Amino acid sequence: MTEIIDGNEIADRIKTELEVCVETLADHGVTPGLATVLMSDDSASETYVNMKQRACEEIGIEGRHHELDPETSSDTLEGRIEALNENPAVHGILVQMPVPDHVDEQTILERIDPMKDVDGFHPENVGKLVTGDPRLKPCTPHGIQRLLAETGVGTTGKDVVVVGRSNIVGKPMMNLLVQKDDLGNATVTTCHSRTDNLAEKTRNADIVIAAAGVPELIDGSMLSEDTVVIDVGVNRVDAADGEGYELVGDVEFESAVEQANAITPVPGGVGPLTIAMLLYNTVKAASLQENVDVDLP
Ligand SMILES: Nc1nc(=O)c2c([nH]1)NC[C@@H]1CN(c3ccc(C(=O)N[C@@H](CCC(=O)O)C(=O)O)cc3)C=[N+]21
Repeated sequence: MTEIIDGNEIADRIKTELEVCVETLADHGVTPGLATVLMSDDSASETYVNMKQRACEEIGIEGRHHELDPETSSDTLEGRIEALNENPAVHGILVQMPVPDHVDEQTILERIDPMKDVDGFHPENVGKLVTGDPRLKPCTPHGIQRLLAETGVGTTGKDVVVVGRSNIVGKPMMNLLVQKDDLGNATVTTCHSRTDNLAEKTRNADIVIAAAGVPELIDGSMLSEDTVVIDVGVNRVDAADGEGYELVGDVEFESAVEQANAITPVPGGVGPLTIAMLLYNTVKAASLQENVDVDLP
């Protein structure tokens, strides 16, 4: 029987443990604060930011949401980030991606104080991760590490195929998985749109992490019965009944679930872990900035 991995359950467990850290901070007069910045009318982006704010509330993190008109200049956005950098009540800053075309994403990421960079996208945090001294780990890849550990799959000695080479998932994922630690120690192959014989590579993997941003790219025929499949895709496609949309992953669930050893569903798999690790980073950032030791899960 293929195991369907319950991301919500693992995320809830981590959140419960983070609540204890928030209490420790409170004993020292500190309330962790997360600022989210949204510069988009996109309804998916709005949904995700709302989910992040709600999750903060659940565990006692103070969320502050900033909305900017999509026409706002890059200078104005950068000014807003500067103010958040200087605000001591704000320990974490997240600018929801994507930003509009007239704003350069990399410029924005580099404006965020690296100590407040709860996405882990600032070059300083990327560099620290690659050199084996991670500070704030990118949320989705970190969540996947936790998920693999919590389900007992583990990563040490495993052949992992990462499909996708983005800065937010694929590249940090491959770097985290080769680290010399219990959440790493894997042998990693990173595949992408120019990879020859993708199916051959995924079929030989112990773990496949699908993060290409292509709906249902990976199907059951590309997997072996021993493969653990982690689906990072959150693609909105038109609903079959013509009403609204439905969420599909980068994995074709129906065929993959017949074949694989274990699989994460969409929704209810990686997504909830991403949010839990955002809370984790916010608590960690507060602990570092306020010099209060907490027992992070
Ligand atoms: N600066 C920045 N940081 C991000 O972390 C970031 C971002 N920009 N831009 C967009 C992506 C997307 N993302 C998701 C997080 C959680 C779910 C999630 O929890 N999804 C639910 C379902 C949600 C639904 O029903 O639509 C689930 O999978 O169960 C999805 C998507 C974070 N992102």
